[in-house]
Amino acid sequence: MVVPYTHEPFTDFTVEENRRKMEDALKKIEAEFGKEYPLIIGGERITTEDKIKVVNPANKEEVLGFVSKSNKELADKAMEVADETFKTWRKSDPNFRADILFRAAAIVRRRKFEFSAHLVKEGGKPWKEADADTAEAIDFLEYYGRQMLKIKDGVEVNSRPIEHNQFHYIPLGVGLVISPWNFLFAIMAGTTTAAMVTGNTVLLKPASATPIIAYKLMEVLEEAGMPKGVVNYIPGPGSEVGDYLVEHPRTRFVSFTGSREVGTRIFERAAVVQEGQIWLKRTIIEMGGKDTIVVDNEADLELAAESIVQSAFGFSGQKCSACSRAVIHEDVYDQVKNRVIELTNELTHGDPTDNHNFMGPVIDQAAYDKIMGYIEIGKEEGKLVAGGEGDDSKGWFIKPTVFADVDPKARIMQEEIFGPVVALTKAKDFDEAIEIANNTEYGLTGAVITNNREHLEQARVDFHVGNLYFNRGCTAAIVGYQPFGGFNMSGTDSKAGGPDYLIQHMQGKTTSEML
Ligand SMILES: NC(=O)c1ccc[n+]([C@@H]2O[C@H](COP(=O)([O-])OP(=O)(O)OC[C@H]3O[C@@H](n4cnc5c(N)ncnc54)[C@H](O)[C@@H]3O)[C@@H](O)[C@H]2O)c1
Ligand SMILES: N[C@@H](CCC=O)C(=O)O
Repeated sequence: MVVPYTHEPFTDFTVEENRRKMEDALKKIEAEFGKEYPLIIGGERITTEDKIKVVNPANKEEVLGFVSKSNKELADKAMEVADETFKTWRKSDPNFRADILFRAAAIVRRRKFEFSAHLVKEGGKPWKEADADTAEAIDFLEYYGRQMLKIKDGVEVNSRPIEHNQFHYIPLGVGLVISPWNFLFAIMAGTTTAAMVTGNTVLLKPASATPIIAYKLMEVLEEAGMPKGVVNYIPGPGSEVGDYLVEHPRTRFVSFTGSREVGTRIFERAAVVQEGQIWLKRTIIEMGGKDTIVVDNEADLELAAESIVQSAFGFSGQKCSACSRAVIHEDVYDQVKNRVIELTNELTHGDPTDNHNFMGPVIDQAAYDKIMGYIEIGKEEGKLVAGGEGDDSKGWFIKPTVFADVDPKARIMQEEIFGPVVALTKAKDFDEAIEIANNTEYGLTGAVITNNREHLEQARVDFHVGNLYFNRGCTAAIVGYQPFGGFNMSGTDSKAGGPDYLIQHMQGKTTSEML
């Protein structure tokens, strides 16, 4: 029997021993910089001429590695291997599959500082955020292993004296897993292992900015006993490899996490039945957000300001859950606004290798340019009251930025910026605040700060987001505690880290035997 699931505790870096271990780990991983990483197809390491150069976003000169790039031919080879491996893997014992996840979790836990140090460098994550990403990766492994054990024997259905009925979940086939760079470890590991523990084989295409951590997960899964060909590592350009495999007739399902633009493209392309295709592809698609914190007039205003600032600027606002808009009751607007500005100006900002920095860089030049573009738009649409400057000379750094007095329909109030920018707006009462909170095409996370019980109950019903939080910020869902996923253009609401997640990678089979 496995012990009950509890989430992985976060590391307290005020403890001298932990701080030293992290510093040692950061030094240790420097020895790996510049290494080459091959593809892994059927366990075989394949090196290609064409490579992805992976750099530290806080220091563009620091090259972390060169990762082989797959192409259509290699994607085809990976598909053949995954298709063939599925014939045996689908019949493997679910206990065996879950054990691989438990062992993988133990391996990562033992090397936790090393993984977190890597995330500081590859993802530009401050220590606290890197530690949370590693902890969440461990959580996904532990949680999905246990969920598989729960569903392996199916669900009881009724039988009659003359018949014995059974209902089981069976795997789907080859799954294409496409992951984003922001939770480079947790989301990549969670989506990959959910697909494989349910008996599917996987083609893993990580984000091009952060493919090394995915190679490291492959090594961990291999060490944990995963047979060859179950997960195949094929980094490469989304536009080439991604499109090709989404449309491939042997792809049975696509598990995607990323932007609305790419997510909707995948949804459309996967829906087209290709020649030779004998199923309708399943899609699990989690996309962006335009997440709002609502502040009522009967509220703890310090909590409100802290929640806005932490949720807006943690990991430089590069979370789909990040607070990018705050709707504040007019009675307390000025007070909250002023405190948000003060707290924002106190934030430390710089290379995340230094644990004194609360905020690090944004991921790459394209992100930097896009966010700086939105800051220019914001200057037209609202009042710039904090930040607004960027520096891309060494790494891609943007100051935490606050715009006040923004119209709820303004672009910076509607479009996902995915950077350290938050817009504040005023509402005349709570009804109007909820109306504004719901007025985007997204529906991922939201929070309400109020001491008014009726307003909390009103928000519970009317605030239309997949993850709603009361009297706290709107980020940092924990696997198994706050299943995560959004409504509307935030995705298919698959609820990662929740009790229904694995079943989406399976199909129900009924057997009925006459007695
Ligand atoms: N809802 C969630 O759970 C969640 C979690 C994390 C991130 N996100 C969202 O992800 C976005 C940021 O991540 P990103 O910049 O990596 O997103 P992105 O859409 O640019 O890329 C995501 C993945 O898709 C691949 N890709 C790109 N074009 C493709 C194509 N044509 N076909 C197939 N794959 C393709 C990329 O290479 C990458 O691996 C934000 O919008 C954020 O809100 C959502
Ligand atoms: N699950 C994370 C967000 C993932 C998307 O970026 C959170 O709850 O903050």
